[in-house]
Amino acid sequence: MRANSFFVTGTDTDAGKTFVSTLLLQGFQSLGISAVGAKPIAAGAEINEAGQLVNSDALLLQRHSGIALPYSQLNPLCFAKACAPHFAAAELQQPLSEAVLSAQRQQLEQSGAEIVLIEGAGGWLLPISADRYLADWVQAENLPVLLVVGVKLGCLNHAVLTARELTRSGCQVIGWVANILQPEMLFLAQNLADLTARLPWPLLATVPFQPSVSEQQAVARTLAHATAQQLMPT
Ligand SMILES: Nc1ncnc2c1ncn2[C@@H]1O[C@H](COP(=O)(O)OP(=O)(O)OP(=O)(O)O)[C@@H](O)[C@H]1O
Ligand SMILES: C[C@H](N)[C@H](N)CCCCCC(=O)O
Ligand SMILES: [Mg+2]
Repeated sequence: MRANSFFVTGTDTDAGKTFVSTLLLQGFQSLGISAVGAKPIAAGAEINEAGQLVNSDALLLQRHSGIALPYSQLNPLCFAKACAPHFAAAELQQPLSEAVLSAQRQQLEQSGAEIVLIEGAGGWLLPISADRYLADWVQAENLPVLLVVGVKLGCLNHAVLTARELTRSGCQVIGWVANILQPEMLFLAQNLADLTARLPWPLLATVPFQPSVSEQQAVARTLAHATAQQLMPT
């Protein structure tokens, strides 16, 4: 069996891609769907007890995956410095190779999982070289995309810019998630309505700020159900 993969992008770094991805993985598990989460390119990492460079996003995705896989399969390109990853890669003369990304995807799709969640880094137009973006690889791979909007002041501009570029890419967009980062934001309900009117894809779920356990469980199931329906239509 070959898994269905999809790519999680966000309106910016810290939009909540990992937060939403771990909810999605929990939701898949509660629906009885085996899923793995991967972070192909990670910048910002520490040496663990085994002497291995590890990134906290990749570790969270590993912990919430339904299939246990070695760290290097989930995060082949890992850099210590918390920066735009192509700078860290250039400093070490280790290119962010699209061939490595494609090989990782293939391997994960043959891991026995039904769904492979691939988290990006930063926003949609993350540079991976002088003239390529991670978005170009996603487009070349024909990966469906899920957009996480970090709902805070400034998100309208970030979301619409991202949407325009996603549309231009021709990528299939599964939908978007409203991830509330500033619950005290003025006109929060109006911002959500405005995003809903401007984004041409379905709102799959709204993730509250610091959701309670029961809120997490509910949103995880809703999100996972909607995503699985798009990826594995019956
Ligand atoms: N709904 C939320 N409620 C409370 N905290 C949140 C929420 N969403 C995200 N956060 C927190 O905000 C921070 C940034 O979120 P997260 O790490 O998921 O962003 P990201 O988009 O994955 O960033 P990166 O580009 O580094 O991968 C984290 O500390 C996370 O726990
Ligand atoms: C280090 C950080 N947490 C992310 N993983 C990488 C963010 C890269 C942003 C690049 C940019 O768009 O300027
Ligand atoms: Mg992340």
